[in-house]
Amino acid sequence: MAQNGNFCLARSPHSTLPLAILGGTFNPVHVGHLLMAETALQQFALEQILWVPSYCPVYKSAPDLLSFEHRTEMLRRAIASHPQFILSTIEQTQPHPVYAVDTFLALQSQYPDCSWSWILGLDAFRSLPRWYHYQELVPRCRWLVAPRWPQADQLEEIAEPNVGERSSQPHPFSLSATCQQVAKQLAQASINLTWHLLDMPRLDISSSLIRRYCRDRRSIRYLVPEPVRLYIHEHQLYQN
Ligand SMILES: Nc1ncnc2c1ncn2[C@@H]1O[C@H](COP(=O)(O)OP(=O)(O)OP(=O)(O)O)[C@@H](O)[C@H]1O
Ligand SMILES: O=C(O)c1ccc[n+]([C@@H]2O[C@H](COP(=O)([O-])O)[C@@H](O)[C@H]2O)c1
Repeated sequence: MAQNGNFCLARSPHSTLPLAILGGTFNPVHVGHLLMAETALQQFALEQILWVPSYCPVYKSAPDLLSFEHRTEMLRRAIASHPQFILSTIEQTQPHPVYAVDTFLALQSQYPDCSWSWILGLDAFRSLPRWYHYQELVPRCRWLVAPRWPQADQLEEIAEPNVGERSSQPHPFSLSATCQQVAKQLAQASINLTWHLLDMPRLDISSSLIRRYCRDRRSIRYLVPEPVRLYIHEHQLYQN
């Protein structure tokens, strides 16, 4: 296990190209996603980030899941101005159901001679020991974890009295202790996990929140990139 908060880790001239995957449902993409990608890019001197929208997420049920086309189009517009952000629609062409390990192996053959990181939020990281064939995936990537407040129903599970980074809250918890628990769980299965915390503020923003604001006819300006807000408005998305 490794952890540090260094910025721009030096790259030797002989090292492989450092790429990262940021997978998600992106229903819709929001500024939390963009901040985690930008932080990872800078903190770990990544060459590019591949944004990989899930075609049909089997592990996530959202009654208001938009079509792949809508979610991908919003993502395309959100990252268009960033030269190091690349959209990959690879999951559209893979046999179903698509799991992260399949996506990773497909991308690895598409981009040979690269070193790989996977960017994800703390909630997704905590579920890593339950991912399909995680034994094959975990050791092949470096895991870059964006801090995120746990959902109310998860607080009891991970609360650590006396460790509080948010001590005024009823269930304080430590980000790094939570990550270490995941590493420990995987170590028990003899799986080596390399993880780092992203050095960014926690943004209490989620796609569910954006969808709720749209349903409630509240403004989503500054919560999503402007082209995404305009696209949602133009197509009257998430209204019901
Ligand atoms: N505000 C955030 N802070 C840190 N990580 C985030 C944040 N929002 C999303 N992520 C992470 O980005 C990845 C893709 O997330 P996803 O597209 O499912 O968005 P979401 O906001 O979690 O969606 P939903 O609210 O519908 O569950 C996941 O690893 C998730 O943990
Ligand atoms: O492969 C799995 O079993 C698996 C289970 C849960 C999540 N994932 C991956 O986690 C990423 C974020 O997923 P989500 O549900 O937060 O949108 C996405 O790239 C998924 O492929 C993968």
